[in-house]
Order: sequence, then structure tokens, then C-alpha cells
Amino acid sequence: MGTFQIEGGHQLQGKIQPQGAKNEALQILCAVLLTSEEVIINNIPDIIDVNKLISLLDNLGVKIQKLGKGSYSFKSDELNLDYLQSEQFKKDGSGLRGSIMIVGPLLARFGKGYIPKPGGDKIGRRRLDTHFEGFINLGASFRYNKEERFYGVEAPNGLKGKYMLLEEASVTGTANIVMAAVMAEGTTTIYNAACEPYLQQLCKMLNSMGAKISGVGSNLLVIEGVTALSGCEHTILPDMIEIGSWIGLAAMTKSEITITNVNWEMLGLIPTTFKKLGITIERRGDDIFIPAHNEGYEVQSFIDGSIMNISDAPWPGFTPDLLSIILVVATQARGSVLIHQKMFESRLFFVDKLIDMGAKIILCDPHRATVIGHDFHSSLKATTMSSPDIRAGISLLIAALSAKGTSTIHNIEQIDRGYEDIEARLKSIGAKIERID
Ligand SMILES: CC(=O)N[C@H]1[C@@H](OP(=O)(O)OP(=O)(O)OC[C@H]2O[C@@H](n3ccc(=O)[nH]c3=O)[C@H](O)[C@@H]2O)O[C@H](CO)[C@@H](O)[C@@H]1O
Ligand SMILES: C=C(OP(=O)(O)O)C(=O)O
Repeated sequence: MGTFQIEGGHQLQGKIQPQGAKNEALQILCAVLLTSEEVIINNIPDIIDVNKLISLLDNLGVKIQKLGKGSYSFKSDELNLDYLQSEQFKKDGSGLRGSIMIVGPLLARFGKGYIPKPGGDKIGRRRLDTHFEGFINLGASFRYNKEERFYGVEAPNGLKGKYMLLEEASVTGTANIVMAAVMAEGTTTIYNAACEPYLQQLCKMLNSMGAKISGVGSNLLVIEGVTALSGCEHTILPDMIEIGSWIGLAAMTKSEITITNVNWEMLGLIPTTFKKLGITIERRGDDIFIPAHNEGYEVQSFIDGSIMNISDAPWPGFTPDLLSIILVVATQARGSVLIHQKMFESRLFFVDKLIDMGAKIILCDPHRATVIGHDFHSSLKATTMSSPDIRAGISLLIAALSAKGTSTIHNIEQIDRGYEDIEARLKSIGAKIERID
């Protein structure tokens, strides 16, 4: 179990470049299974979850070559499908959430796809119904071995396009169904599709490989099946969750930080939502400049004067992955805000640690927390804590950097799942952080 030691209370300054997006990378890496031709991917983040998926692809027989930092070539021309029945696969497949997205491409190309119950954050129930109902709609048979928690879909005679209305706009579910449908016979229509930038990027990549997907960016995708896909080159967008994390970090440590090359057009409601906490965000070309908030920041109220409420929603709503960060930043705002995490039922429990540090938070129920900001009249107190999930982990790290004294954060593997070389990058803007084991 890794540990960070953080000396908080220092202002930071400088430029920080976001890594490639974790959740886009996981989709894009699975898509390399859709063709026997070479696929080159750039801006792949060097983080635990992505490296686990690359290693799974390697074990599956994908030929992988590192071309440079973040750039890899993949060739799925001679796969070892027997690996899917092995104990090693059960271990590899259950190590992260993103592995679920190998099922769609395998089903499309080889008529069968398997996966053990995938891992990922323990932030509440994480059902897979949308994925498998989608495959069944396309004509696959489905089985689930409860003892082994092992899922399988098969379609020896190929998949057939169909109209489907998804029960939930599931992010990985939509990606999986799209990848299964690109080579199905006929037309597939997916309504209530998720439309995060991750999916827009996946569809853009698939279209460059010869797929025929229209409606990209909307919740209605129409896919005309093609018989085969070719190779391509794709570059992953900057990670919007990292960008939000650095906005929060800058505000809470009263630091002047420039976040470079953010791809602003793809940030949706992220800048607007941080502005609701009173944070100044200046767009400078494609960079974000956050001035030092030496006078603090004040929570806005709604037009009718009612208390600010920040909640998550499927894209283009505000992403649930940034709510923990919004919450921690609110602890030092001027004013109060209700944080409502609608999607996940166990993602707010980390507020206990913030309360230990002196934050004023009422956890109303598993989904809602009221935060009464300190307006920097009292700083958070350093403490020892453990990172329960990736986004709570980075939020606790931000809290520790703003706190007076030295904090210790255990279980930092959770943070390493999604943030590349984080201590070096934070040190480069002046943070006092050490990895101590
Ligand atoms: C690897 C990856 O890409 N992980 C992301 C992906 O996970 P993932 O794709 O697993 O998440 P889903 O989009 O399937 O759903 C997440 C949760 O939200 C609920 N739900 C979902 C859609 C909806 O319309 N209503 C609703 O209530 C689901 O029941 C579930 O509990 O999307 C989540 C939601 O943005 C993010 O937190 C994860 O970081
Ligand atoms: C919840 C997340 O990741 P995963 O779906 O991989 O657990 C996340 O990236 O915030």
C-alpha cells in the first residue's frame, strides 16, 4: 500500500499539462481489437488502469510496440482467444472497470466475448445490464456463471442491427454496444446513448477506420454496419477530470496556475460549474488561467436567491467524477452549497475524513452533503487518511495541500489508477509531496 506525505499550506505556481484522458484511453484501447490492421494511438496516459489494460491486450496476443512517450502501435492480427478461458484472464479482467469494453469488439469480430466481473472504483452498485441487454438486442446469447462471476456472450452467426432504447445512458455500456454494432449486419440505432467526449472520440476513431456512425455527440447514434474495419491513428484528448482537479487545486491553495492545452470546446459544463463556487477561470487561447484567489471565492446563488445546488447528470450534464473535487473546494468557499451525487451511492462517504480535518459538512444521506464553507477563516488540519477511490483520493490530496501541517495519505494506488506521475507534476509547481513507500 503506497503512501504520500504532504506538507500543506503552501501556495503553488506554474503551468501544468493535463495527461491524456483515462476514460477515453480505456475505450480506444479496446477498439484496437476490431481490426487486424495496425492502430497507432497517441497521448496514452501512463497510469495503472491503462497499463493493466495494455497488459491484458498483450496477454490476448495483440502485438504492441511503444513508439515514444504515450504513443503505441497495436496489431490484433493473431489473437490467442484461448486466453479468455484462462485463470490469468480472470485475474486481468477483474482488475479494472474498463476491461468490460473488450467484450463488444470481440463479439463483433469473433462472435464471442467473455469477461469476469470487472473491477474499478467501489463507489456503489455498478451494473452491467445495459451492456448485455445491448448485445442481446443485436442477437447474441448471454450466460452468467454466478459462482465464478463470469459473463459470456456468443453470436456464432453474426450480429444483426436493431433499434434500441437504453435504460441508462451508460458510458462504458454505450461504447461496448457501439463497438459491437459497427460490424453488425444492417442498421443499429441507439437512443439514450451516452455522449461524453470519450464516446465522441471513440466514434470519430471508428469512423476513421471505416465505420459508419452518425449522430456523434448526441444521444441518438445510427450505425450502418460494415464488413471490416481498417487501421488508423488516433490521439487521445486531455483528461477533463484532471483539468477539473487542477482548477480545484488552484482555488483551494490560492495558487496561480495555468492549465495548458485543455481542448476547451470539449469541457462542457466543467468551467461553468467551478465558476458557481466563485472561482475565476480565464480562457487564454486553449489554456486555462486560474489567478491566485487571495481574497477567497464566493458561492453564487440561484436567480431566486435559493441555496446553490451542484449535482451530476449524464453528459452534457456535469460529470459525477468531479463532484468529490467540487465538494472539497466548497469547504473553503464563502457560502454554502448542497452537493447531490445522483449516480453513485457510496461516493460521498469520504467526507468523514474532511470533517476530521475540520471541514463543516453535513452528510444528509448517501447521495447528498451540505457544505458550509470556511472562507479561509480557519484552515483544514493535517491528518492521516486513506484514499477510498480515485476521485476521493485526489480530493483528499487537494485538502492536504491546503491544510496546515503534514498529512499522510495511504492507499495512493487509487490515485495512481488515474493520475500520471502525480508527485513529480505537483512538485514542478511547488507542492511539497513525497511518496514514502
Ligand atoms: C471507465 C469509465 O469510463 N468509467 C466511467 C463510467 O463508468 P460506467 O460506464 O461504469 O458508468 P455508467 O455510465 O454505466 O453508470 C454509472 C452509474 O450511474 C448510474 N446512471 C447512469 C446513467 C444514467 O442515465 N443514470 C444513472 O443513474 C448507473 O446506474 C451507475 O450506477 O461512467 C461513469 C459515469 O459518468 C464515471 O463515473 C466513470 O468514471
Ligand atoms: C470511477 C472512475 O473510474 P472507474 O470507472 O474506472 O472505476 C473514475 O474515473 O472516476
